[in-house]
Amino acid sequence: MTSRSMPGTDLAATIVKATAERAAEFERLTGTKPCLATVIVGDDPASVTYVKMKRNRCAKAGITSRHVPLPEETTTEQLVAAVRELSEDPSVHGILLQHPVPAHIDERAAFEAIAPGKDVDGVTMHSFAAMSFGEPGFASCTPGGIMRLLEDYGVEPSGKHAVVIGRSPILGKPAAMLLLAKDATVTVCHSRTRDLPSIVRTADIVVAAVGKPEFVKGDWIKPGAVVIDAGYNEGNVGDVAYAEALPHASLITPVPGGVGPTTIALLLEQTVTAAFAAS
Ligand SMILES: Nc1nc2c(c(=O)[nH]1)N[C@@H](CN(C=O)c1ccc(C(=O)N[C@@H](CCC(=O)O)C(=O)O)cc1)CN2
Repeated sequence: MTSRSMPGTDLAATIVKATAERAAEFERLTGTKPCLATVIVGDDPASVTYVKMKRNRCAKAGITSRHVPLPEETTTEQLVAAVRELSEDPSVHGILLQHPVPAHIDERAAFEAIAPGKDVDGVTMHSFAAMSFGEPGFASCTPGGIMRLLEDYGVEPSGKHAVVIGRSPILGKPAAMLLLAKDATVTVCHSRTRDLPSIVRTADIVVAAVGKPEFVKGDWIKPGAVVIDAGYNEGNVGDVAYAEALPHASLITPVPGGVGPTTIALLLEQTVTAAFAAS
């Protein structure tokens, strides 16, 4: 069996290039650039870095970003009001609220203040329902990027057993729904799952979205399985012990350079789609 690394960098570059062309076309037609509002609460260093990366990529693709940094002590009510204001502002086409927000804030309430047409990060219940029913809508960016990666590498989820490890609202759950919409048989595992290694050993497709460095061990991987590492732990370490898993997998995403770049590419793509839909 041949094992192959499955980088997302080329796919991301292709998506960003096409997105930049569509952004230029939008500007030609309307006289304005597509605009993404980036909201961050507090100064968590990883979040600050991710938002900077998103804003830099926006600038390179001809998308304006309007940055809304809010202090750590922001209340749920204040955050909801700020997001609502952006939802009602016709010059803003997409809204990104960086996760996580500080623990005292009701993150769900804040996400739900994003108008469905501006939910380019795919975090609202509306977007989740669309993903679940296979209807058009904005995908959660990491799961949406994972589906594009599978397609790009010719992996057909239909009839396969996909095991998603993690059930977070912006990663594990939507990834499970998108795989289900493609007719995979999906098992969602989490912290209370018993004998996780045995379940993972039955997977044709593994999506690791646990948030624990190198949590998934090489001998959990069925020979020939496709392994998607959606982890973004400190120091650019994924959720899968890559070197151990590589010989068992047919395809495996690296960290960095796997799922991360496609996450940001999708955010840009969906922002331009939202801008056209609003015009
Ligand atoms: N509102 C959201 N919050 C968060 C999301 C999200 O999709 N929406 N995802 C994660 C983190 N994240 C984006 O926010 C993210 C993490 C990592 C990368 C990435 O490209 N990483 C690079 C390596 C980093 C580097 O080069 O310094 C890689 O994997 O190659 C993109 C996005 C949490 N919050």
